[in-house]
Amino acid sequence: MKWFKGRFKYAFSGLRYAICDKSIALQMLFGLLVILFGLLLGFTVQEWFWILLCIVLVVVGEIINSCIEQLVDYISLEHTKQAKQIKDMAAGAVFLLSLFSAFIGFVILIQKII
Ligand SMILES: Nc1ncnc2c1ncn2[C@@H]1O[C@H](COP(=O)(O)OP(=O)(O)OP(=O)(O)O)[C@@H](O)[C@H]1O
Repeated sequence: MKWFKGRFKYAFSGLRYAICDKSIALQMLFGLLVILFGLLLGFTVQEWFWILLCIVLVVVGEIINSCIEQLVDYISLEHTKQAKQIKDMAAGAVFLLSLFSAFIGFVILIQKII
């Protein structure tokens, strides 16, 4: 039980660090706005599933991206081609998740408006 509580403590501590990162906080804020929008428009269970999946994917992607950036900087602040590739690839992954989420959001919104 102590071990179990410890895991949660570290996880919440990690989420507190994440909220302090402006890119992650922005994605979380955007996710909250989408949730508010969903409450106003009255999403179906299926629509909520897709919307919440997209929000979680983008926020988790942004957290992993931030961890990779910090890890690279922790190893060395020196500007290298390798460090650039690692950071750019991580940013590319978040971009793909954001594109996917924007597409899902667009499809759901269009359905609601028409
Ligand atoms: N050590 C480095 N060597 C080479 N290029 C780097 C290095 N650090 C950053 N860059 C380049 O600058 C870009 C931005 O890196 P940075 O770490 O500032 O992330 P960021 O996108 O500004 O993140 P955030 O806004 O979340 O802090 C990287 O994608 C990369 O192209």
